[in-house]
Amino acid sequence: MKTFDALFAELTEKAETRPKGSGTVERLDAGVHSIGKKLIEEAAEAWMAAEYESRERTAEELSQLIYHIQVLMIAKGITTEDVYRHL
Ligand SMILES: N=c1c2ncn([C@@H]3O[C@H](COP(=O)(O)OP(=O)(O)OP(=O)(O)O)[C@@H](O)[C@H]3O)c2ncn1[C@@H]1O[C@H](COP(=O)(O)O)[C@@H](O)[C@H]1O
Repeated sequence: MKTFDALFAELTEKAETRPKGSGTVERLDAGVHSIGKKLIEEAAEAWMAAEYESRERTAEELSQLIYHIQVLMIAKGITTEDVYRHL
């Protein structure tokens, strides 16, 4: 099972190697404004799933939110340590 740190390492590598067909590379190229909008969209979907759908659907939406949080972190050069320092 993939963890937060494993996904972050995978996305960081994608950002560096820029493989063809990577959705992450595409999202990074679209820029912070676009990534931010997607993050908000996923946050809203997670909220709506929590209100009206199952725990499983909510977990799925939360996983997508985590993905987009990580894309924003990479776009801004923010490491997990930078974030964890504030927890
Ligand atoms: N975990 C994720 C992940 N979660 C969410 N998403 C993206 O976020 C979208 C969220 O779903 P939506 O329901 O909003 O889909 P949508 O409305 O079609 O969204 P758009 O594609 O139009 O923005 C998905 O379609 C994916 O494009 C993800 N994209 C990639 N990953 C993982 O990231 C890694 C790198 O992926 P690539 O860069 O594509 O190789 C792989 O391990 C992937 O499994």
